[in-house]
Amino acid sequence: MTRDDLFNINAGIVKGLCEAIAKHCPKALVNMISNPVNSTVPIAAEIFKKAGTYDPKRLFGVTTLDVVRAKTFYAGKAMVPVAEVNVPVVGGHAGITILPLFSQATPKANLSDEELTALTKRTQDGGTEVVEAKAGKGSATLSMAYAGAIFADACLKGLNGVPDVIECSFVQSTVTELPFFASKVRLGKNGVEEVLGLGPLSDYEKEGLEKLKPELLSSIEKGIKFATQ
Ligand SMILES: NC(=O)c1ccc[n+]([C@@H]2O[C@H](COP(=O)([O-])OP(=O)(O)OC[C@H]3O[C@@H](n4cnc5c(N)ncnc54)[C@H](O)[C@@H]3O)[C@@H](O)[C@H]2O)c1
Ligand SMILES: O=C(O)C[C@H](O)C(=O)O
Repeated sequence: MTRDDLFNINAGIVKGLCEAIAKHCPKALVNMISNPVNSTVPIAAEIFKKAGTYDPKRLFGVTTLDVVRAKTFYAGKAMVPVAEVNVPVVGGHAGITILPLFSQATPKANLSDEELTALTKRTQDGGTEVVEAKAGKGSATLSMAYAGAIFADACLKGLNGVPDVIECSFVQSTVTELPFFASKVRLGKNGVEEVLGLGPLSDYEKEGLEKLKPELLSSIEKGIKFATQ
């Protein structure tokens, strides 16, 4: 089962939950974990628009697990402590739409193109690897809980006025021509304070970016169509 196979079940669940959020806690910061995130975030946006409560600063697709995976795999290859590693992951949360920017990874490591390609693929396939290993018994749970806690904590820090809280998230965006896109986001008292740009990309990452756009757009449009029909 892929994240897109989950659409038929989860689209309706997300719709119902978002209608309830709009009614009972319209000012909540919504951290959307349910898959396919590339579609469920646009669904949520449309449901909130219908209810007159949409605030793009308060709706987040949780892509932190992609960052956790990219950091972990990079640390292993670069032989550096994972706690010191930073890797932005942009795009979306499924297959090739997950684009780790290892050219911006810190600390710097001298990895070959082959190693970087393998790390990218491992990050993109990390969720599928777990889903297949669990053979119908669910998806990543502990690592998702960890990633969800990191992101929720970052949102709370932002709300509490802690400065310079930055995490990657799938949000309404003008970073590319796509209406939603994951990139680094500065979090603050209103949720999203600033959607940060991509920074300099390697040729391999530029190629990955162009490849992911049609797939990501089609998932976004699928979500919008479901919520507006
Ligand atoms: N964003 C990410 O990085 C990420 C990572 C892991 C899992 N996920 C997604 O998180 C979701 C949950 O995954 P899981 O492996 O924990 O699944 P799971 O099947 O173990 O758990 C789903 C839970 O949702 C409950 N549920 C079903 N219908 C509901 C409804 N209408 N209202 C409220 N609750 C309902 C079920 O009873 C069950 O407890 C999936 O969509 C999965 O793809 C996302
Ligand atoms: O891959 C999945 O379907 C589950 C989740 O999105 C994950 O990244 O582990």
